[in-house]
Amino acid sequence: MAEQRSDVISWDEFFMRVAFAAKLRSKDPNTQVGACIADTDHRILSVGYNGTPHAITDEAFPWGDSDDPLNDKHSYVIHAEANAILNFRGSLKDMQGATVYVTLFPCHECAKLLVQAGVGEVVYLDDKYAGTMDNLISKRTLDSCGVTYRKVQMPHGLS
Ligand SMILES: O=c1ccn([C@H]2C[C@H](O)[C@@H](COP(=O)(O)O)O2)c(=O)[nH]1
Ligand SMILES: [Zn+2]
Repeated sequence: MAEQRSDVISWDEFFMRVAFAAKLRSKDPNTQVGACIADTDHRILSVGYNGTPHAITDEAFPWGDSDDPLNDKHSYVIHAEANAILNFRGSLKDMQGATVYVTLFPCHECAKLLVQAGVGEVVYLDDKYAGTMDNLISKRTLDSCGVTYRKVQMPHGLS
């Protein structure tokens, strides 16, 4: 009888790899973010990454930081989590209690969107803005709304 495989990746690893693949599509030179939303039956509901509104071309887009909001990328980028919610083609009731896998801890604006979309859990890879005001607001929002969050374990790595 064939031996059973012992190195099968977990659901957490699988969905985080999907989120990681999504972030590879991002044109942001500084921070690429991917998000994958999976339901409680381990089905992928949607995927997104941080990018421009569809009619704005990469060439026309200011991909840098600037004190001038007109020339600052943050004024224009749609966040990975927002794109994942917008890309979802099903009914929002199917997203109740879903888990979002994100390569970067969600900002406070995304935290609000995820709560309102019904997501019940956030699993993140990196929390590089931990301790910033935005990050504290995000965590307070999630805590207040009963959305749990945890850092993913990737025993097989990401390659
Ligand atoms: O919740 C989040 C927070 C940020 N992003 C995106 C938005 C930007 O494209 C980058 C952040 O750029 P920095 O140069 O690190 O400020 O990440 C997101 O998709 N989701
Ligand atoms: Zn965000």
